[in-house]
Amino acid sequence: MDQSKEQRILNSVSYNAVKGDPESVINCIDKYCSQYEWAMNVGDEKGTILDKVVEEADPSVALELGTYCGYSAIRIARLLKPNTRLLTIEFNPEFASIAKEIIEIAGLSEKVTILEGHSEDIIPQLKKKYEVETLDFVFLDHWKERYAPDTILLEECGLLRKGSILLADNIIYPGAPEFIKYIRSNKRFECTSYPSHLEYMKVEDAMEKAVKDPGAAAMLF
Ligand SMILES: O=C(NCCO)c1cc(-c2ccc(F)cc2)cc(O)c1O
Ligand SMILES: [Mg+2]
Repeated sequence: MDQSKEQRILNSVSYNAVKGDPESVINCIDKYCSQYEWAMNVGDEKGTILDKVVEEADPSVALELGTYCGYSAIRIARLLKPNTRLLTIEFNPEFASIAKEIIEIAGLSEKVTILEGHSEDIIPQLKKKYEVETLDFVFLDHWKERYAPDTILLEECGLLRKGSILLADNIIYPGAPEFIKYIRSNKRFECTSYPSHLEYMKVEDAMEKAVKDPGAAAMLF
């Protein structure tokens, strides 16, 4: 049977990347997806915005919704300090399996836990089953119509604290209008838009950062 695009991305990483070097895995995927086959990785332009927000968050526990091939998990995990971790949720079993191998090649398997299933099923398990108290950083990059309900679910499960930082991909393309409506009208969140472009394309896109109760966090220090 023909290989999938995601399997071909893994082949390219496995053949071209330097084992244990996250930067070389990132560069290999960006090269492959800009030169051969477009794929829905966050990419290097939006990836630089992701990097900056992760550094600002300096998370002990980070959550990603939408692993895909593991590209953004590697971007996030390579910036995490010792004894900190990234949990990433992926519903597609093939994507989860490919991501596991690519994250292994990057040498980041110790820092990244891939949770296979639907976000609405896994989020309520994070506290008890995955020993999460609260999440310092959440990257939303899964089904765009799940951004708003899953943000509400994170709140309902008590997983967000004062100062928790959310970052959402694809605010313009494919777009997440319900999420934008919800988060920008919610007084508990301070929102910032980061204009950019769709990965590997000249099409406009943007990322949205939302900080929970920022003032309260600031007053604590
Ligand atoms: O659906 C997406 N992610 C969740 C997957 O489970 C997604 C899609 C696209 C995209 C697709 C088709 C097109 F024509 C343009 C963009 C881009 C992205 O960055 C994405 O994250
Ligand atoms: Mg995306």
